Amino acid sequence: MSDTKTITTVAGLQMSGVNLVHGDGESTVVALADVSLTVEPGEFVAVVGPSGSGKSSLLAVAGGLTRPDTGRVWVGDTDLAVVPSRRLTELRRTQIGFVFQSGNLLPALSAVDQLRLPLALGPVAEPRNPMKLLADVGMTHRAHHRPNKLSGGERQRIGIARALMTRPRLLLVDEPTAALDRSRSQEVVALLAQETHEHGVATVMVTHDHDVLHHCDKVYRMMDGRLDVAID
Ligand SMILES: Nc1ncnc2c1ncn2[C@@H]1O[C@H](COP(=O)(O)OP(=O)(O)OP(=O)(O)O)[C@@H](O)[C@H]1O
Repeated sequence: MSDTKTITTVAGLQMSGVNLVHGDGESTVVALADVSLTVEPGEFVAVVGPSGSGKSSLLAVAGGLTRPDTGRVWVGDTDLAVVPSRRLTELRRTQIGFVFQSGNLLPALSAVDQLRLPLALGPVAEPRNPMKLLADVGMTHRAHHRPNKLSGGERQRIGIARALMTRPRLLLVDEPTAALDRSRSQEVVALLAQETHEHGVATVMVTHDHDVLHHCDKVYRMMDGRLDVAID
């Protein structure tokens, strides 16, 4: 018997031959067509493409919110196609972070309490420290402010920090700069790049904003459900 160990590296996200069709009968739409994508830990990937090309569908499948019709999706070493639904819920809570267009913060909670929220929903192995993470995203001075006292860029920083509290393996980011001006957009995407690289997260960001793509390690383009490398 050989004593050579097989070393396998586990990607943050691996999608292979994924197909997804919406609707049925005559009104079907191909949202994802044979999509394969690997995002390594610490890699920041952008997906651009016209409206309706399948970008949101890609995030929904990667995040275990929508099951593909065919193809495989792994988050770390977990195969989303076979994982029981209870474990999938757990995986989404602890290993996948979601960042939405405008932060999606709860109006009644202060900034620091928004960060504590993921820890209140169930056990987390090695959570980040909320006050330290607030400092990392440059928001210590707003710790006790509610969302209505924060700017759009500040809300987005809190949304990013909240998504990182559980040290997710995969971060899925949907149009993070949609509500921001040019310079706030640069700051927010630079923050995503920094967190991705420093904490070894695999990050997928859907965006229409071509001015922020220089922060990304790889850019993919979606067109009619197909995914191609646009810029390496
Ligand atoms: N639940 C659904 N039922 C039927 N068709 C859908 C559904 N969700 C999306 N689609 C269709 O699937 C295709 C891909 O949609 P998707 O939302 O993934 O595109 P997108 O690139 O994210 O668009 P946008 O940039 O406008 O958000 C579109 O043609 C859309 O109309």
